[in-house]
Amino acid sequence: MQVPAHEARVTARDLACRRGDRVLFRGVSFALRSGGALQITGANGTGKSSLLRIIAGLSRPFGGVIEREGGIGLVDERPALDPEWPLARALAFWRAIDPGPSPDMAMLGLAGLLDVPFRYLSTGQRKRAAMARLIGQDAAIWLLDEPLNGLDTAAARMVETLTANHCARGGIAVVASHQPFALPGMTHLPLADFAA
Ligand SMILES: Nc1ncnc2c1ncn2[C@@H]1O[C@H](COP(=O)(O)OP(=O)(O)OP(=O)(O)O)[C@@H](O)[C@H]1O
Repeated sequence: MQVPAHEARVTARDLACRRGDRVLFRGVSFALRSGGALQITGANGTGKSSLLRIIAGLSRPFGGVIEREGGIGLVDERPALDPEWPLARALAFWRAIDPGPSPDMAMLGLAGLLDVPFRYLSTGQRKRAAMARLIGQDAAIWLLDEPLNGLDTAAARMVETLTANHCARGGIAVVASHQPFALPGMTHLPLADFAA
């Protein structure tokens, strides 16, 4: 990881978010240190993805402050993998740039799909591929937007285990999902409680 895992942190103070002409939430604060995990929960449209984008530094908060130490790895519905390229080539593009370890393609259930164009992959297979890219990034801070969507039961357990292992190594995980996500010691932020 670019920042030693033990130095990773995410601190949010009094965050507010506006989308268009609507303020979605106000007063969101939390602090995550190395090994910490947080699940952002809430119904559709409460602003879970918007909060992840603020944490990632992709959107500016309407109010409050977000501070980060450590690289960001964001997995959302837009995996930055070329849809026209076979999976192996699409991942190799990032392998040439990313500093982390080669992902275990067999464990991810991707070993038999390396010659398949990314656009032909199923929803769950795309999610697995996004996890492969995330592992290669070696980012201290994982931001996972609905990471279990489209995954079968075994793959969902695998993603939970990968995330638990990341935190056990000193990384941080923030999961935005309305589905249960099993991770020991995870804290929860019910975003509806902060609706503006
Ligand atoms: N660029 C934008 N301009 C205006 N409104 C937006 C924009 N992006 C998102 N919104 C609105 O902000 C609200 C929150 O969206 P967001 O995707 O953060 O919610 P969410 O809690 O992640 O929802 P879901 O569970 O459906 O993924 C929604 O009502 C959405 O329509």
